[in-house]
Amino acid sequence: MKILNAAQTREADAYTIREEGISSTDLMERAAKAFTGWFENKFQPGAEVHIFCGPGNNGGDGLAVARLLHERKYKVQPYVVGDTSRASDDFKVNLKRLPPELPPSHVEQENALPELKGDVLVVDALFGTGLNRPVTGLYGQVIEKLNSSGATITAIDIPSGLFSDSQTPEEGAIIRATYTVSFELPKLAFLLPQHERFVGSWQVVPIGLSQQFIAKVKSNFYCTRQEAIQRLLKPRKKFSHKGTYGHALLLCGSYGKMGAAVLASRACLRSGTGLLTVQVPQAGYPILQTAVPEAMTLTDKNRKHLSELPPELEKYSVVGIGPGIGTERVTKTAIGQLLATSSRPMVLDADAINLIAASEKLKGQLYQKELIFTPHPKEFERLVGKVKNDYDRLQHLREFCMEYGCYVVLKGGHTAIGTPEGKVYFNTTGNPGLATGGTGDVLTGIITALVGQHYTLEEACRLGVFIHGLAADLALQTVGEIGMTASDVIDHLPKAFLHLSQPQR
Ligand SMILES: NC(=O)C1=CN([C@@H]2O[C@H](COP(=O)(O)OP(=O)(O)OC[C@H]3O[C@@H](n4cnc5c(N)ncnc54)[C@H](O)[C@@H]3O)[C@@H](O)[C@H]2O)[C@@H](O)CC1
Ligand SMILES: [K+]
Repeated sequence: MKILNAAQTREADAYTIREEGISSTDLMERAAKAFTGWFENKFQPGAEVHIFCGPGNNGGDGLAVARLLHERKYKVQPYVVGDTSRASDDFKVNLKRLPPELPPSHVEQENALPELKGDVLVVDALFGTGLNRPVTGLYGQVIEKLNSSGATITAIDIPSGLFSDSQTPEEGAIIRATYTVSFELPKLAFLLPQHERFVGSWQVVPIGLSQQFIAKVKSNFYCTRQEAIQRLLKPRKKFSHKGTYGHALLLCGSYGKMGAAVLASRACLRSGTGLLTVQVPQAGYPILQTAVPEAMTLTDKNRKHLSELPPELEKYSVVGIGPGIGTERVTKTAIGQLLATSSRPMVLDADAINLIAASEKLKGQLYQKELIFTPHPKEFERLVGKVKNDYDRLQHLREFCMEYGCYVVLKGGHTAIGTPEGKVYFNTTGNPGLATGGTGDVLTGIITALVGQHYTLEEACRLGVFIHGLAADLALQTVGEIGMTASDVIDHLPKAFLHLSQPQR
């Protein structure tokens, strides 16, 4: 699913209106109906709903929603905030359409606002994608008052005051919504962790915007949907054998962190690798052989740390390196040798990233290779330097991928996958249960297995991240978020693959 910026969203609205030969008021009515449909599923009729409308089309939506919810027996109170003498045409049309028994309250100063109780519902229709400056003055005061009321706030399209595709200036007030119901496509702002407290839980409702326009318009940002992932999944062939599905090599573990090697190995095997060889320091030999009998185990000459590469590196289809390896000098040397000698695609995680980040020499060896990095935000900052905010992080992500021609899987609530073309794919599966040690090792194992099975690097990243999150979502149903461990995620990988390979209703 493509993510459009505010200007492109306006163009999509205008294109749809032209193409379908409808009026903009008709499109607004569709949007209001879509929102109302969502609202009815969430909240019972009879509830007290206070709807705050600004001067633009977002306010117009709010007025249309007020009328529709009133028809559906909610106790509605619309408010028109500020000077609306220059309000948009569709706002004015919908103001006139309010039935006589539903007169709006005019809020021209802050003290004209009623005291709202915490148990009422608020609909925020002050500003949408037409916001062009930070919200201050009366609108800012209204936003602050709504935020401190304790009421459940549902934002129409986007929380008022939040810029949809760029950093919101600090001085601007922003609605803190419990729910945000957006039209057709998500906004970039929803996918960034810094906005969680404003956006709350977000959903998208379709309003029939032109798919032709959306397909044509250029964007660097995408949200991954299940249908797209299902199309990537390759079924197994009847006459295939273990050689068909790649021979993965994992270089993982150190003394005290052999669990990382076990987790990555088990995840790799549960993600369909044909063969798996794991190289661990000597101390890990009995652990690996016992915990993961399906894997072949090689041992390093060093007892505690990785210090050398296995012979015949080229016989492996992919190399995954990093989980639990530590940052010893000998390990750094081995990574340098790997980058210098292997022509195979590589998945680099954890301390492999930290070692590379700390060495200009290793960084210089990254060019002209097939590489996937899987950092969490702190590891990413070690690679690219301190970032100012989430937009800045995205910009660094794109620049790093374009510079080195690599993929970066930047882990988070909506994991962002950067590509060498400067595109970013946001993932849509997963839950906070994943915020526990070892789940990153699992992801490395999954992506390594997929690259070995001849998925392109981009496919392996997108499918890998999606399936990792999906396994966690399936685990959620039995173990919940708090009790979830990395092993639970591995245990649910088969179900997740099964789920993806079955046609969805
Ligand atoms: N264009 C269309 O056909 C549709 C638009 N829709 C709704 O329309 C919204 C976009 O509407 P608009 O483009 O009219 O924009 P908004 O409703 O977001 O508001 C724009 C108005 O607010 C003023 N404004 C902007 N920032 C301000 C600030 N910080 N303080 C005070 N005033 C400020 C602008 O000067 C303008 O008058 C969408 O978010 C969506 O809710 C939907 O009805 C779907 C169809
Ligand atoms: K809004």
